[in-house]
Amino acid sequence: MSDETPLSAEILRRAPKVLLHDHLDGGLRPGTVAELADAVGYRDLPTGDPAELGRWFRAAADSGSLVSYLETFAHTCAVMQTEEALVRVAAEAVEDLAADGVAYAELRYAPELFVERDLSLDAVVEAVQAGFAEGTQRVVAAGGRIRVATILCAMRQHARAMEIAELAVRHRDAGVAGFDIAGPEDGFPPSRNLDAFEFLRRNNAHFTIHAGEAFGLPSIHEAIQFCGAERLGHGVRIAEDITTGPDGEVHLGRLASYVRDRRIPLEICPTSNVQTGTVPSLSEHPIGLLARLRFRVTVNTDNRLMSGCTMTSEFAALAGAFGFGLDDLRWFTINAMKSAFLDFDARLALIEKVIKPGYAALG
Ligand SMILES: O=c1[nH]cnc2c1ncn2[C@H]1C[C@H](O)[C@@H](CO)O1
Ligand SMILES: [Zn+2]
Repeated sequence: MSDETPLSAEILRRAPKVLLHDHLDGGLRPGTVAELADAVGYRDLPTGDPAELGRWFRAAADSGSLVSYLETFAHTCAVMQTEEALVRVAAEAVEDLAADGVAYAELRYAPELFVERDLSLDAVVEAVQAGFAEGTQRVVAAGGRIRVATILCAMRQHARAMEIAELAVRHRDAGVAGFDIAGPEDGFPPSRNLDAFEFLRRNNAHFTIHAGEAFGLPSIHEAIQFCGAERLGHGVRIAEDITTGPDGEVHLGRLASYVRDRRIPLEICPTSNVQTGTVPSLSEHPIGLLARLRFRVTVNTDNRLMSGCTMTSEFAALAGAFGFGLDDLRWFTINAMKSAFLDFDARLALIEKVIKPGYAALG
């Protein structure tokens, strides 16, 4: 799978990248968490030192379970309860992604987590959109380029999916490109939210579903066949429907075949999967198998703060573990761009005018 170009960190950083699965509340700069905590009087951070805080998030998220991994978000959400905080966090996320060589990103968050003080759901969305616009302007002013879109999540353990789906549709012309459900997967099947998914489909709206991370094939099956998900958040446990015989012959079960035949994008987040215990180690991650079988694989960060990663570091780690070369990384990137919740013309333009020339310039 590898080609001839040696993959230095700088080449990987410069390579145009597309990020479909990145949580806004999982990507704050540690220094920003500390400063915002001071500003809003939040006293429960484990430490106020940014470097230590960054290490703490990473270590606490290395928990082996999704539920424990998710506990760390209490700290980031606690400091994101004001308009100013949301604008700042959103603008910095855009700057950080652009600096990482991300050409197009879909950032997601759950508005319902930011209404503990006095913000309404609509005010949360407006603040984050203002932050994305500000961040994009700063990137352009500094000579860079990036395009971002928003995905609104509903939390599986709450019962607000319909409300959030309506919110997503209400703000679709202001940059909200889609919807997702996130949070604990085991015990909260996606079919609990059928009304929301029906509403979205009736409104020609895009949605992905976190599925096949902390729960296996039934969750993926429901997400696709009951709910109509266009993409799978993680989806990595589709590998449980693939068997390899003693002679190396690979057999796909009906669900795995369906996912591959329909080119359903898998938003794979390698480091996050190791931290939540979804896979035992990076080298044992099914991404190698899934890429070899030509599933529609995309590479993502999930939570840059908790996972201590960037798109560049995920690409580097995968290149090291699986021998992926620039051709493979370009393939992941084009897969992601094809799968974006963006109109067809815009996807095509980014592939032809940014991604392909960007990779050609590296070789
Ligand atoms: O990998 C994940 N699986 C399920 N839920 C997640 C994951 N990463 C972050 N979340 C949750 C925690 C955030 O507060 C929420 C919205 O971004 O989504
Ligand atoms: Zn996620």
